[in-house]
Amino acid sequence: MNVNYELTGPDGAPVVVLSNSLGTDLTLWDAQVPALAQEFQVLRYDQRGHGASPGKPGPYSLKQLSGDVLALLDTLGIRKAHFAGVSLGGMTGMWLAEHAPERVDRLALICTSADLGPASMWRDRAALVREKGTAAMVEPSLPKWFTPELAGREDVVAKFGGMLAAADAEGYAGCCEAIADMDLLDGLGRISAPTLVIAGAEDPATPPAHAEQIAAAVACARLEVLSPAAHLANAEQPEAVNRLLLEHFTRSL
Ligand SMILES: O=C(O)CCC(=O)CC(=O)O
Repeated sequence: MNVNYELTGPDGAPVVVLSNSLGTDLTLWDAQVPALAQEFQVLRYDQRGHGASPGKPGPYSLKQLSGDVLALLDTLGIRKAHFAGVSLGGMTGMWLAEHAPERVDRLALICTSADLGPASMWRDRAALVREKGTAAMVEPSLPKWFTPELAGREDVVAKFGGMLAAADAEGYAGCCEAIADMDLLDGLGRISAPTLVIAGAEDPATPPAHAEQIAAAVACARLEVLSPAAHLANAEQPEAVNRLLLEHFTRSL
């Protein structure tokens, strides 16, 4: 499946792939690209059914979402890259680091989880969105994505609410089903990529306990908890996240 992407930064520099969360698109990373592109080629893409990537009838699996990334890397002739993902993007990153370790250099997992049940909640949400569209998710999502000060700000509502309302209903639902069926916990111990795990202290969707669980199970992991930050911590705390990502992707081991 061909996904929409954007590649920014100096030719020949190491590549950092940026993977978006459920209901967002590649512009989720607007505050990261200028900082990362000083040192890296930044490859951001839209998860299927999000932004300008076409949706296909769901359900999807993390294997399929990860296959989209591998196909993109193959198309661009990129053998190995650093990878950063928010939530669903982080789940995609964990799947890749376990199953295609030769393609993942260092991993950064932002506000994500290896076990985000109950599955029935994700299936119910998929059904709701197939019936009512993604616009029905805007009101319940924004207070999870941002702490109260930001969640009500006009520009934030316009950008992130607009992104979510524009997501393809089938694409969003298919991604919900990928989360419902995900099976990442047992594989965490097989991840060998040096891993930075970032949590938002005020994230109600993937609270810091989920990040602690990942950091405890991955052999070479480091945990950072940011505050104030909810689920889209990279958008709420861009300077802190940029500093952590640059440090993680450049430090010598
Ligand atoms: O909308 C939510 O409840 C959070 C969604 C989630 O955790 C998956 C994602 O943001 O990619």
